Amino acid sequence: MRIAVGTNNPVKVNAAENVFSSVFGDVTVDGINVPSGVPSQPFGNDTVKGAMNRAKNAYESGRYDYGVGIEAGLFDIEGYVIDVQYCAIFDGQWTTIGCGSGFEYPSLVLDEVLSGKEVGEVMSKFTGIDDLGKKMGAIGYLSNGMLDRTRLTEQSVFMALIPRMNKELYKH
Ligand SMILES: O=c1[nH]c(=O)c2ncn([C@@H]3O[C@H](COP(=O)(O)OP(=O)(O)OP(=O)(O)O)[C@@H](O)[C@H]3O)c2[nH]1
Repeated sequence: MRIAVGTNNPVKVNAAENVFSSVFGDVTVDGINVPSGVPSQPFGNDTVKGAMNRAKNAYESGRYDYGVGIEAGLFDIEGYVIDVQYCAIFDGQWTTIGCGSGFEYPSLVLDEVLSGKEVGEVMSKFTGIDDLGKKMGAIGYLSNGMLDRTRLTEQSVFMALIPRMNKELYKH
């Protein structure tokens, strides 16, 4: 089974590889940089659109069974701003989606992000760790390593596979 993940971020590629291989067995996974069609720091529904665009663009980039798109974005819920990672999986006809757990950024980080900066950029400045989003992630830093971004991303990929593990129960 051949899978294209629409990103160059090794955290997302590894997360997709871990989940697809544990569900389907032998898989070949390529990370391919494709356009998301949404701003680099998406808010709300743009996050889901970005994941879906990446999944379709990744699928169309070669001879793949599945295209996977993963996008992290911020959601305003009852005055709380929550970071959630969405995953979309496209097989040429059917798109399934899922998301991981959500968490809050520190107020200082959030203020800069709401004024137009990207989470990765602000968190790298705040922690002194370059490319944090490609390593343990903000969540790894904030959870003292108890949950890293690979595990967080795996949750979203796994949730997007749930309908595919129960195909007969879903309209597609
Ligand atoms: O949900 C998250 N959990 C984390 O632990 C985390 N650590 C950093 N970030 C940042 O969130 C922004 C959007 O992420 P994102 O998925 O749109 O882009 P990305 O730059 O990480 O990858 P890509 O665009 O190369 O695929 C980027 O500024 C990331 O750096 C995280 N997001």
